[in-house]
Amino acid sequence: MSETIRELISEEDVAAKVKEIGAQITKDYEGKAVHLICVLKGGVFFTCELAKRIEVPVSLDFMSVSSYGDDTKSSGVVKIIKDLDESIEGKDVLIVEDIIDSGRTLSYLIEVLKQRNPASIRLCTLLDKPERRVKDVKVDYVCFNIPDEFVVGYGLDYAQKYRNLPFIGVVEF
Ligand SMILES: O=P(O)(O)OC[C@H]1O[C@H](OP(=O)(O)OP(=O)(O)O)[C@H](O)[C@@H]1O
Ligand code: HPA
Repeated sequence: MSETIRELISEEDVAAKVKEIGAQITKDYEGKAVHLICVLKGGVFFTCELAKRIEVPVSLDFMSVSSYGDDTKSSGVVKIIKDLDESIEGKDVLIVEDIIDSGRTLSYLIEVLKQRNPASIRLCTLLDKPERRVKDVKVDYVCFNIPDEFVVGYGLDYAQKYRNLPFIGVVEF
């Protein structure tokens, strides 16, 4: 069975919103440096675009956490596939994600990172599906709230496909 993709958020709308959120982050971190933690793989496209829109000093690190595998449903078990390269002690950390769905991945990640004594820790996501939440997560920056549909593009995949779409689309099976 093959799926089709229906556009939900255009490339232009994503670009405009990323610029706006970047400007907000620049304002909020004035006089500081921000340490972006990109959550692989999905967060990579958003992190690159967002970093270019932040005008305070930015450093970057990457972490890979997986709970979905190739499925459209979370397994409920979060695994660290790749840990950070550097210590975050004393840093102003901003986690950058592509999507918050059940909240399981991020609530786990935030707990793990808090124990490493950053100066602060905030969360920025491209997409949020608030209706699907099973674990509470405080989200500081959200580009778009979306309905409960499985989405792809701009880093998000279905069975590792469609990450390279420049827009956000809904998978129709
Ligand atoms: O709020 P949740 O229900 O936990 O879902 C959100 C997580 O699911 C996706 O990751 P995935 O495990 O698919 O890995 P990927 O980014 O490598 O595709 C996404 O990038 C988030 O990390
Ligand atoms: O809607 C989604 N699409 C892709 N990956 C995801 N991980 C959680 N929700 C989603």
